[in-house]
Amino acid sequence: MSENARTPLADRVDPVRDWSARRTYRSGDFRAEDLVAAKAGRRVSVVLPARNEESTVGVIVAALHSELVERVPLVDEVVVIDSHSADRTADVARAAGARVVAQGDVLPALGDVPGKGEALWKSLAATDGEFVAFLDSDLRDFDPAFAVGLLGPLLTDPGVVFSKGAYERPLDDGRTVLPAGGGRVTELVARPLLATHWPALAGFVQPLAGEYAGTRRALESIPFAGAYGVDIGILVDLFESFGLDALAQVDLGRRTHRHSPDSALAVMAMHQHLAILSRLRRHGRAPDTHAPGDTLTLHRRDPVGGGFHAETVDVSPGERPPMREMRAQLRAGS
Ligand SMILES: O=c1ccn([C@@H]2O[C@H](COP(=O)(O)OP(=O)(O)O)[C@@H](O)[C@H]2O)c(=O)[nH]1
Ligand SMILES: O=C(O)[C@@H](COP(=O)(O)O)O[C@H]1O[C@H](CO)[C@@H](O)[C@H](O)[C@H]1O
Repeated sequence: MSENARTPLADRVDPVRDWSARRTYRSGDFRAEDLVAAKAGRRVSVVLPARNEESTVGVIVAALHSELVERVPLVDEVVVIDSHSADRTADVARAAGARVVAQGDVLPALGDVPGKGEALWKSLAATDGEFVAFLDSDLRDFDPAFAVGLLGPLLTDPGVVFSKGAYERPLDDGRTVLPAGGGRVTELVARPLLATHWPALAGFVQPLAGEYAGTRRALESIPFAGAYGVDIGILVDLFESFGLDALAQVDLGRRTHRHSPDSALAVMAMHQHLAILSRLRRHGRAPDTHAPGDTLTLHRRDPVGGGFHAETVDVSPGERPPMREMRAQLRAGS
């Protein structure tokens, strides 16, 4: 029996608690002006993956551009990855000051896979910052302090390679905004999955937060899971590669965004399972004996026939290799 196991719970060394105390920051701990000095001439890219976000992307880009490009030159480029939008996302983002890149136009020889993971992976090829911050484009109450806070630990502590947003998550049910309840896939799927397989990451308040930042060197050294598995995949892979103390989280306060319907969350939940299974296998912790399911069948009452209507959707998010390896292959002409 380990020494820890013989020790009363309250007196045990708790690496998660210790990490949380040491590596949880607040966005108010950092000022953009101070970070410009800390940046010391290194470049910072802010990336917004956007699929059909015309109603919110412009406000976010305009706030970033006016506050962190023009007023205080902390951010060197604001890039919106237009992820096959069918609305005016690209025009709105461009008018607000972003450089807009169509996801399919990046590394076209490698094809294009729908999904957020592809948008983020290709953004590494479309940007040049030594530090890269990712922000969702559907945020309702965006504050440039989100970006300042996320960049803070990276620019002030060379031991940190990644920082993740932490916040309260209200749930807007279309009639009222409930003070909590957002993060449904986080609470019902991602947090239990991490508790089961990567308990060292239990200190992350929002393991699926779409707001995070990293060093390019770290981000280009890991694969990117496809679709909505990308966020949990990055967290697990950076932990496995760099260790817990190289990861940080930043309290950004409160975050509200557009909510997807439960049917979309079921697919998102399956992306979490597939990303985790892929990593368990890569680390020899799960048998590679069978191909995981790649479809999800959803059922709803058939109002006409009285029975149930089944709809089966494809859920094969795929995965992209580390961008560093891809660059090497492209240079070698292979
Ligand atoms: O194929 C996709 C799906 C999503 N997104 C973007 O990724 C972010 C998070 O996606 P979403 O809001 O759908 O997820 P949620 O926050 O509801 O879980 C948003 O900026 C989306 O526009 C994207 O770029 N491509
Ligand atoms: O955290 C979650 O459960 C989901 C859904 O949030 P809501 O239940 O709609 O508030 O949202 C996150 O997860 C996605 C998948 O990782 C990320 O891509 C989103 O950025 C993040 O908002």
